[in-house]
Amino acid sequence: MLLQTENLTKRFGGLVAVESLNLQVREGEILGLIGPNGAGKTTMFNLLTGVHKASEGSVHFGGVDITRKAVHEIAQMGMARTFQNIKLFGSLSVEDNVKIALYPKSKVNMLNSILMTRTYREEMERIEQKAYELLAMVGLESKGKHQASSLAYGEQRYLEIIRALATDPTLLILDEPGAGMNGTESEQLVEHIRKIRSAGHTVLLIEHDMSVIMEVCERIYVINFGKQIAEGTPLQIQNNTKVIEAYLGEEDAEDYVHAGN
Ligand SMILES: Nc1ncnc2c1ncn2[C@@H]1O[C@H](COP(=O)(O)OP(=O)(O)OP(=O)(O)O)[C@@H](O)[C@H]1O
Repeated sequence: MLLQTENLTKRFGGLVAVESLNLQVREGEILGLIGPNGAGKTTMFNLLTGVHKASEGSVHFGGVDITRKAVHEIAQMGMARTFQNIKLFGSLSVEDNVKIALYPKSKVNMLNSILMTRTYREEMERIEQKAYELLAMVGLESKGKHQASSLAYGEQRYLEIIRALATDPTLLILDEPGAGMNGTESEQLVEHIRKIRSAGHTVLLIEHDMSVIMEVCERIYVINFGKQIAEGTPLQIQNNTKVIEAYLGEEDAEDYVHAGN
């Protein structure tokens, strides 16, 4: 198991935002975490990535207990995330946005860069090549020299994903990657997520756009009021009455089921 939470709980004063959640992420899968507004999804992500500290329970990543680890320690262990709000360097080029994310893993040091040694030049070439390989995963390789802020909204979101991927994470956590995308952009998003998994990354995503979730996820957890109410394949989740109730409200759910859906 790549990631595992046990009885993970987060309280904010009297409010239990996440209650005894047991989430398991298998290596190589595309897993979705869904739930109505205020269900606790973002809190859960913040617990996994170390932004919030758990009130109770534990998180293990790659077999290591990360419950009390700091955000940067967890990131160094191979967990990367994107945010609901786009966080790019808008005035820099698309290519530079990716390169900046690649530098921390590079072998160049100050002396090499001042002396412009061969090691430095080779490393710069390697970084450039890697940046374009990553951009090609989301179809942005022809826009490397464009200013990041000039990209269409969906493309900016893809670029953000690529920046997270530049750290070569074992687990990539996507926080509403489809937010604000149009139909074509979300369809492409599904393709991009598949490519990312094929490149060897495990993907966990929170998403409001059900078409994206149902299309791309192999397994889905549904939470409501901080608790798990279902877990299963997209088909199982679509037919689960507890899930339908949570999203539609109980009376509407009965109508929905009676209507033969
Ligand atoms: N820092 C905080 N302090 C107090 N309460 C919080 C805090 N963060 C979240 N909450 C509360 O915890 C509950 C879960 O919120 P959370 O943002 O995790 O839900 P969500 O499923 O991500 O919702 P959405 O889909 O609307 O983003 C909500 O009732 C929210 O008001």
